[in-house]
Amino acid sequence: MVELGLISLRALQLPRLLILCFFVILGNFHKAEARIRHYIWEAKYEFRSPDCFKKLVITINGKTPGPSIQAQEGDTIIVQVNNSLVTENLSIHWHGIRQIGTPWFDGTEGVTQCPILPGDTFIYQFVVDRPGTYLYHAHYGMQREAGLYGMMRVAPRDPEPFAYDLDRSIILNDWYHSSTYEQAAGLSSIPFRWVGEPQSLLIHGKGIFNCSKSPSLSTDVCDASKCSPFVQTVIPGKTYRLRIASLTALSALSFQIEGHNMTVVEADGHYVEPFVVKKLFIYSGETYSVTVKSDQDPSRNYWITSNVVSRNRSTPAGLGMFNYYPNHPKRSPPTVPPSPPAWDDVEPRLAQSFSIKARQGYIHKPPTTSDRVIVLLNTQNNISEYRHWSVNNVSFTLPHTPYLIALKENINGAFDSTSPPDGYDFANYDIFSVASNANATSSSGIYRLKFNTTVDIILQNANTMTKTNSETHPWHLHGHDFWVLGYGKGKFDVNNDTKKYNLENPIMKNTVPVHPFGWTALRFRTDNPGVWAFHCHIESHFYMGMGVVFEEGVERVGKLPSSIMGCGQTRGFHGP
Ligand SMILES: O=C1O[C@H]([C@@H](O)CO)C(O)=C1O
Repeated sequence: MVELGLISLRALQLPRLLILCFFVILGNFHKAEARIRHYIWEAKYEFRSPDCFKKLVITINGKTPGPSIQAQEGDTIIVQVNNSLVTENLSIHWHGIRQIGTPWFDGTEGVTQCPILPGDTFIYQFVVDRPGTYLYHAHYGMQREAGLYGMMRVAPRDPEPFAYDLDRSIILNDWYHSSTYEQAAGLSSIPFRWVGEPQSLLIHGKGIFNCSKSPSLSTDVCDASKCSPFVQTVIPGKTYRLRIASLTALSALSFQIEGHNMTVVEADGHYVEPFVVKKLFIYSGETYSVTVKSDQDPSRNYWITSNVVSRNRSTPAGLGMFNYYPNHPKRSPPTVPPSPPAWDDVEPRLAQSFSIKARQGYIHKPPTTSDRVIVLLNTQNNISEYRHWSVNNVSFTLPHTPYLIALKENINGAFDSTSPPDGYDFANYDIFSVASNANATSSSGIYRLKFNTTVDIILQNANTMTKTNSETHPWHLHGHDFWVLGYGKGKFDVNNDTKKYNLENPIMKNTVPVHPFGWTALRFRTDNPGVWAFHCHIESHFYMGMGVVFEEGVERVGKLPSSIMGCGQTRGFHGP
């Protein structure tokens, strides 16, 4: 057809301009169709100084944060990953993408695929079926912390329900100067060596570590001229959509732009009934869109800050510049950076959690009842003198043969066959005290969920092994969005707390915090055949066992690609 059209146009000898117009129209017509977006990425270690301190980081095509993926709802994303890490395995998780029909490309090493070996190439291919703000990051060991992460923006086919002039992305992170290897080895040592608080906070890959405070470091290692704060330049009078995401290793954060309100409009790819904040609390694995008007005094710049909350912070604030054009981007604001919220005040954080509701006109109603309730008690434990985190007293360990392959191909003995329990000893366990017996067991057992049913998860927080201490844990579910039915303080009460569930307009998310000494209730449908991780997004906590795995409808999963195989009992396995 196109060729015929071309011939006839030529035959008519229409001017070139007309032919060009024809192709522009044709091009626009094609834009409405789903597209295939192809990326070729090389992951490798390079020396970088994101906060002035030089260390080895993992870059993608020379960048950390890596390149942004920008697509439209319904597009197919193909990413060819070349692992040039030389001595290290790799896998990349597409955080928030449900992988409907492609559970093998979720990128979770040990769950959905074997690792990508050094020198190997792996091709991920999946559909971005929903608009919104998503992330990608390494999902092998504690590799995410080395800097392999980036953003995915998926534009909708329909107009957005809010207006803005410009769209910008900001990924927040915390940053350690020790390597992921040192950290991982410390966590699995006797005596236990905790990773400690991060050395700095990064705003979209930029932070400032004060080299003069560590005079023993040579200028080759720490050089104040090698880093600069993040700058967001804005044109006065415009409305900006800022996509703010957190991929911290440990820290819960409070984010603010001095003198500016932020209207929250999206969370984890779902439209939110708009609400205004001065400080946005954000936990690792969450994404938000806020709209901000550049309507303040345009003759100066303003501070952008991120601060640690929920831990007794020793990490200095992350500082950036909200730069009103045409002021110089490096001109410091005439003010001191705004003060952070009290680190140990849970109330404003709980209040924000309660404020998030699905936007009118975009409400997906949850089923009113569930078929199964699983309560997950979050505890810190000892197992043979090693420090762990557990749920229901079981600390999770990854098997060598990925679950998806083991289950789909009926490979026996690949993981522990006993499922972890659906609850804990409600009557006797005191969540407000250090456990009298902090011993736990470790297991690679998983939850087998009946396909096409409704499951409730109650995350129950508790005291850690330190007196009067309970931490915030952001839990992330792969392959699904869940409804957030409620949050509460203290011990979840099955008889009364369920009555307070929001069944009218709950937000759907893929990552949610359980607040200190509190509980969070979630509901989801087991409608995505596959094997899916659900875990604390704090890198060291998942490494120490704070996670579970759900299987649903694995018999409905299509033929597995051989590219995900090659490890454990899948070695040399080419399928039936
Ligand atoms: O796993 C952890 O260990 C430390 C602390 O409990 C012991 O040093 C901490 O804050 C964690 O989150």
